[in-house]
Parts: sequence; C-alpha cells; structure tokens
Amino acid sequence: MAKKKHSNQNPPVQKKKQDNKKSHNNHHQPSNGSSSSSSSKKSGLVFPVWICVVAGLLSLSLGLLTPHFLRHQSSTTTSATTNKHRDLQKQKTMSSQQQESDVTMTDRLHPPPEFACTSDRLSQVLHDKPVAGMHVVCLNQTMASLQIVFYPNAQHTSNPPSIQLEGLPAWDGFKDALVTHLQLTPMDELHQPWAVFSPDGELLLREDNEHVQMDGVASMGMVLVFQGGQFIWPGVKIGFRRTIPLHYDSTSTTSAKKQTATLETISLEPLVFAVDGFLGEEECDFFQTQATPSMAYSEVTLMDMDKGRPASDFRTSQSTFLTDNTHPMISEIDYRTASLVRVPRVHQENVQVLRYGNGEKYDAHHDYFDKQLYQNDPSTLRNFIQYGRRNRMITVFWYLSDVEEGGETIFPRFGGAPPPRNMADCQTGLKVKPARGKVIIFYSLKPDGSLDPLSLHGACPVRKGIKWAANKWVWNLPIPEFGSGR
Ligand SMILES: O=C(O)CCC(=O)C(=O)O
Ligand SMILES: [Fe+2]
Repeated sequence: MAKKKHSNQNPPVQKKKQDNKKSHNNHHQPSNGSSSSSSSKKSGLVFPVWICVVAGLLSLSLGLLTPHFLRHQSSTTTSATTNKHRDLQKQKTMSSQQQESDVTMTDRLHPPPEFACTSDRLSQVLHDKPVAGMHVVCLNQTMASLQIVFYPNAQHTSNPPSIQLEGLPAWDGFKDALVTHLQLTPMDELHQPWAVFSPDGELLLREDNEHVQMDGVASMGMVLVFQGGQFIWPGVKIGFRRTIPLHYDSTSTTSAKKQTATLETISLEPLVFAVDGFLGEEECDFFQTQATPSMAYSEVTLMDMDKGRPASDFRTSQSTFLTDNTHPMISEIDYRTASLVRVPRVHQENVQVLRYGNGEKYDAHHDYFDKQLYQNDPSTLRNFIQYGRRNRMITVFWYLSDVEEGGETIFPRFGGAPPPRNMADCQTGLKVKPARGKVIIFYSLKPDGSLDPLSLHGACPVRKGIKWAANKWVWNLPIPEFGSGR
C-alpha cells in the first residue's frame, strides 16, 4: 500500500520583496549609563553591589518588556543591559583586603529569582531521557569568575560537567565554552544559528551575534540553548504542568485578555502539550461563523509519489484559511499564540479552520515538509521551505467544538512506536478528544532543528456530531511573504 504522507498548505502567494537575510533579535535595550556609578565610587563594596544588582535587574526587565515573540525580527545586534559590569571593574580596583572581606558576603551576583538554578527550577527543565538539541546551562557569577554547569540534551544527571572562567568572560570565550561542552554545530545555509534563551522563552543570544556584553547574560542564572535556534517548551515528563504568563502586543485592543496558560505535557515523543480553555466561547463561535461562507473540501499539497491522487483519498473534511489579519479577534489570537509558544507572530501562517461532518477524517500525515519528498516540486522547495532551511515547526491545533463521538486527533507513533502500516488506522496511539476551547501544541521539528517523524498524526472519523477545529501553524523562521504577520 502506498504511503499516504502529505502536507496541507496554503497555495503559494507572490513573494514580497523583503530583506530577512541577516536578522538579529535585539532583546536587551542599551543601557542609559546612569544609575549607580556615583554611589559605588563613594561607599564600600556591599552597598554598590546591591545597587548594581538592582539596576541590572531593572534594566534587564526593561529590555524584556517587549518580549521577542511579539516583535518582528530586528537588525540590531545584542547590546549592553546594564552598567553593572563597568561598576564591577571599578570595584575590582579597590583594596584587595576590603574586597576579600566583602566578597564573602555578596559573593554571588544573584540572578532573577525566577531563573535561579535551584534543584526545583532544574526539575522544570530536565528530562529522564536526552532531548536532542535542547541544553540547560547554569551560570554562577561571582566577583572573580563565572562558573558554568552543563546539562547536555537537557538530561538529568547527578554529576554534570562544569568549568570555571576567570572574571567576566568575553562573548567569544563564553561561545567557545558552549560550543565545546554542548557540541554545538555551526550554522550553514540549511541550518539556523543556535540560540540561547531564558527559561521563560526570551531570546538572549544567537550564534551570529557579534558584539555581546556578557554582564546581563552571566547573571541570568539558568539559560536554555537550542541547536535549532528556536525556543521549545521543555516537556519534562507526561503529566507535567507549567503555568506561563501571556504577554500582549501594545496594539492589542481586546478586553478579555487571558493572563496565563497552563501547558500539560501529554506526550514526550512526539512532544505534545494540551492547554484547556485557551479559546473563549465567543472566540469559538466567531471562527465558525467567519469560516462558514468560504468552507470547501480540503486541498492538500501532494508529495511526488501521490501526484494525481484526489485529496479526498486522505482528507475528507472541509477547510478554509482566514486571511483578514486586521480583524481584532483574529490578530488577538495571533498574539496570544505568539506568546503561548514564545515565537514571534511573523512566523505564523493564517489560521486554517476545519469542519468534519459525519464519517469525515484525515489520515495520518506530517505537518512538516520533508524536502526529499518534494524534489519534483520546485515551487514548494524554493518558495516555502527554502530547500529545507524553513519549515513548519509547531502546530497549535484548536478545538472549536465538542464532538459527541469520534473525531479524536491521533498520534500513532506515541512513545516512539514504529510507523503504522495503515495510515487510516485509529486504534493505536495517543488519542486526544476534542473539547471546545482547548488547544494542543505539537512540535514537528525537534529542538535540534531536524524533522520529527514521530509527529505523525491524523484525525479519526467523526462518529456523531460535527467537529470544528483549526490549524495555527508556526514556522521555524519568519514567513513575511505568506504568513499572518504581514
Ligand atoms: O483534525 C484533527 O484532529 C487533525 C487535523 C490535522 O492534522 C490537519 O489538518 O493537519
Ligand atoms: Fe496535521
């Protein structure tokens, strides 16, 4: 039986002229150079260190006020957060006797409490089994050195490797340490630069940043490094629940803003989270109403081996893309989604609304594009996936209705199971029951940036009732020419 792998895709749109070649995310605002320097000249060491720490945290949080996942890619390089480093240099010129006695009291420059590398915080990011390409790094900055503890592939270990760098290292030294101890591979034309994030998904550094002042970073406490360059929530273990704050774009006008979301890990292989109540009643109704006039039996982008076959061989539901991004309810959810996955809105496709009537289904497939399977489709290869560099990374799948019977989303390769022989089979695997307002988040790419074949999934036939749902696809790179963030 022919393998029925296929992807569903927005039809190609004329590419707008956009320069997104070399983009850096500017996550730290430049320091204004004021604050604690005069008091650190006058008084002893303990007092100025505290002032410096407070000033550092203040300017760090100012830098974080507009999280990167709400911003478009900017072309500035990483710059200084605080004047803490300069103050530290001044302090180092003080008498060594004075320094010694005070250092014992304020030896460690405290990271923001929520990012401190405590065993509790570590238990929220480490896994029993290695996660290829996601690394946890603990930074312990003292007056004299920076201690770096590595948890390669975000795996628990009682004896993690660590190193000690003298003073506050330069970006090059820190970068070399990460590359060596985490075995990071350099970017090339098919791979994004690796990147360093706060545990809350804030982009801090990228491999291709040129001028980085390390003070803000070194005092972060814990950072996550992703070989694939994009943030992915650590799954930790099945049943793990993480409540995250949701941030909103300042232009957002909706009154009913959700402040938090709770992600529950429902599978590690593939990585799947469930978020109850992510969408409100009004929103579920709105998307059904908005989509109804343009619903049509679904198209799929056929792989080479499937060319000529009708889409209904695989997928019998109706669907439509909603393209009016200026509608407040649509853009509101785009921003909410950017915050949910901590990936900027410009990585999102327009939402695709789905409706399954009785008996309608969608056989198991991947949402990513495997470039090997599109070698005879130059348009998809070039325009969408840029020969494999760009791809769908995340599906945020919305359930807009309850379904009386059937209509589950199935992951047949749950737990690393082998590929099913029959892609229409709905017996084995993880089955997610639709529930109005709930979304699931699943990752088609792994933290190292490679395709995750275990993300295979399908829609079981609806047995009773109607299933309304939607796909919100988030790419691993900006898609300004066909995404919803245009
Ligand atoms: O309807 C579902 O549960 C899944 C649909 C799906 O995977 C898709 O539209 O790509
Ligand atoms: Fe899908």
